[in-house]
Amino acid sequence: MTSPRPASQPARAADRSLLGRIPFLRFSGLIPTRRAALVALCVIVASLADGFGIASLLPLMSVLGDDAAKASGMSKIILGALDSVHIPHDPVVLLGLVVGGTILKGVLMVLTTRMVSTTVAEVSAKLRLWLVDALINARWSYYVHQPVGRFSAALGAEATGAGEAYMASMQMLSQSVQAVVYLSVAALVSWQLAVFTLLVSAIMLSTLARFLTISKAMARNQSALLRVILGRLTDVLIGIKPMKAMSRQARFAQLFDRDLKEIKRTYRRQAFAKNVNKALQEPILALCLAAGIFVSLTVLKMPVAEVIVMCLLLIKTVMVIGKSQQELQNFYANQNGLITVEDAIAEAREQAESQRGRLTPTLDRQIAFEGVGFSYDGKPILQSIDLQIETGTLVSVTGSSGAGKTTLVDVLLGFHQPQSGRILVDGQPLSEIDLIQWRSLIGYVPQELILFHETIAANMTLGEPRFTEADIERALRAAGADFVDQLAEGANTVVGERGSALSGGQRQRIALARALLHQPKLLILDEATSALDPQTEEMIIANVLRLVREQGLTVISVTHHPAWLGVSDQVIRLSGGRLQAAQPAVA
Ligand SMILES: Nc1ncnc2c1ncn2[C@@H]1O[C@H](COP(=O)(O)OP(=O)(O)OP(=O)(O)O)[C@@H](O)[C@H]1O
Repeated sequence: MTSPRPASQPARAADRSLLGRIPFLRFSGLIPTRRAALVALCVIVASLADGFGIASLLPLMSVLGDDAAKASGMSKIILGALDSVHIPHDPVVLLGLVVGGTILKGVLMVLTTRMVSTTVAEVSAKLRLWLVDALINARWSYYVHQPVGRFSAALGAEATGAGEAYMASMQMLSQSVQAVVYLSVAALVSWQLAVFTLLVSAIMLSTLARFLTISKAMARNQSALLRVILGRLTDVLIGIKPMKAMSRQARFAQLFDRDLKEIKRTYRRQAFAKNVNKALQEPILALCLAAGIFVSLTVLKMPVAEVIVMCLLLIKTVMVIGKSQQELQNFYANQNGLITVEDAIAEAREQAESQRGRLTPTLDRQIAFEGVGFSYDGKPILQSIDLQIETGTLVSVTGSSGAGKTTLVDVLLGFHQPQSGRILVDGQPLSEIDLIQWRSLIGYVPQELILFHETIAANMTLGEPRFTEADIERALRAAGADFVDQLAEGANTVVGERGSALSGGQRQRIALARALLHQPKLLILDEATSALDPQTEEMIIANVLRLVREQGLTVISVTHHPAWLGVSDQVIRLSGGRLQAAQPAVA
C-alpha cells in the first residue's frame, strides 16, 4: 500500500471547475476516460432508441388516421420519410416496426443498466481504496488530529452516496438525451408544439427549483451531522468502560439524542422536497395540457388525431424533462458523499509521509543523535540531544512524565523530523534513509497498545503469510506468553475488541510477541512491561537480554522500572526535553 498516487487520480481543485459541476463530467477523474465515454455512449444510444420509440408511433397514427389527418403537414412529412426508405404504408408492417424497435430498446436498456451498475460499484470501491491508501500512507502527526469517526463515515455511507450520485448523473444524461429527441420530433411535427413544450417545461422546472435547493442543503447538513455522530460514537465506544464504571454515560446519550433529532429533521425535509417535486409535476403538466388542448381544438380547429399525437408528445417530453430534474435532485442528495470522500482523500494525500530517503539502512554499529531538537507548535520538547546507542546493547530511557521520552522514540522512528540536529544510523543520516526499510528493522511495543479483534496469531502476523507456526511459537516464548498454551484454542483464540478478552499483562506480552515475530534488529519498548507482575517482568527482561547478548539485538526501553534500569548497558535520563546524564555502554 505504499504506491504513489496514480496520475489518473483527481486533484481536489480540478473537480470543482465549471465542467466538474456538470453531473456526469464530475466523475471524469474517477473512471478511466475510455470507460466513462463508453458508458455515456451506451446511455445515449439506449436513450435515443427510447426517444425514437415515440417517433415510430407517428406513422402508425397517420396511416390509421382519417383523411384530414393524412392531409396534415405532420403526416405528409412522416409518410414522405417512409417512402424514401421504401417502407409501405401498411399498418401491420408499421406495427412490426414499433414492436421491433421497442424490443431493441429494451435489450439496449438492460445492457446499459448493467454497465452503469458495474461502474456505480466501481466508483464507491475506488474511492474507498484511495481513501484507505491515503490514510495508511499519511504521516503520524496527521492521525493525532483526526477524529476516527470522520473516516468511518467517509468509508461507509459517503462512498456509497458517491456511487449513487454517479447513477443519478447517468440517469440524468439519459433523460436529457430523450428530452432532446422528443423535442426534435415535436419540432418536426410543429414548431408551435416545440415552443409550447419548452414553455410548459420551463414553468414546471422554475416552480419546483426551490425543492432542489432544499435537497442540496439538507444533504450537506446530514453529511456534517453524521460525521459528528460517528466521530463521537467511535470515541465513546472506545472509552466506554470508565464512563460506565462511573455512571457518566448518560450525558453522551443526551448529546446523541440531540444530534439524531437534527438528522431526523433534515431527512424529513429532504424526503418531503423529493416527493413533493414528483407529486407536483403531474398537476402542473395537466393544467398546461388542458389549456393547450382547448386552444388547439376550439381556437386553431386542429384535427383530433393530430391533437392526440401532439398531446402524447408533449406529455412524454415534459415528463422526461421532469424526471431529469428529479435525477438532478438525486445527484445533489448524494454528491455530498463524493465531495466529502474526495476532500478526505486529498487532505490525507497532502499529509503523505515523505519518502525522500533512498539509502538502505544497516544498523550494524551505532545509532547517534547529534544536537537533536524538536518542538510541537513552537513548544520545545527535545533540546540539543546528543547520544550514542551501540548495537547489541540494552538502553533504558527514563525521566518524569512529559519529559519527552516517547517523542525521542517517535523521532527515531521517523514519525517526526527533528527541527535541528540529525540522527545517524551507522553514520548515515536518518533523513536520507528509506523509512519503510528502516522501520522494517524495528520491533515496537507502544505505551497504549491496541490489539485487533482477531486471533492471537493474526494479531502477531498482521495478516502476513510469510510467518509460520514455528515463528509464532518462538515469538510467544520470547515474550513470556506461555499463558497462550493454557487457552482452549491456543494462538487461534480471538482476543475480543481491542484485546478486551485478555488481561492487561497478557495483552502486553502478545504485543511484545508481535514486535519480536519478524526478528527485528532494533526493539523499542515504550513502558512495555508496566502491566506485568515483577516475576513475569523479570522473565521477559531475561528473555530480551538473551536476545541482546546472543543475537546482537539492540533494545531501547522507555521505562521507570528499576528491573530494566538495573540490567541496562546505558541509562538515558531526560528532564524537560534535555539529556540529564548518559552512562556509557558497558563493555
Ligand atoms: N501530538 C502532540 N502535540 C502537541 N504536544 C504533544 C503531542 N504529543 C506530546 N506532546 C507534548 O510533548 C511533551 C512530551 O510528551 P512525551 O509523550 O514525549 O512525554 P513522555 O516523557 O513520554 O511522558 P510519559 O512518561 O507521561 O509518557 C508533553 O508535554 C506532551 O504534552
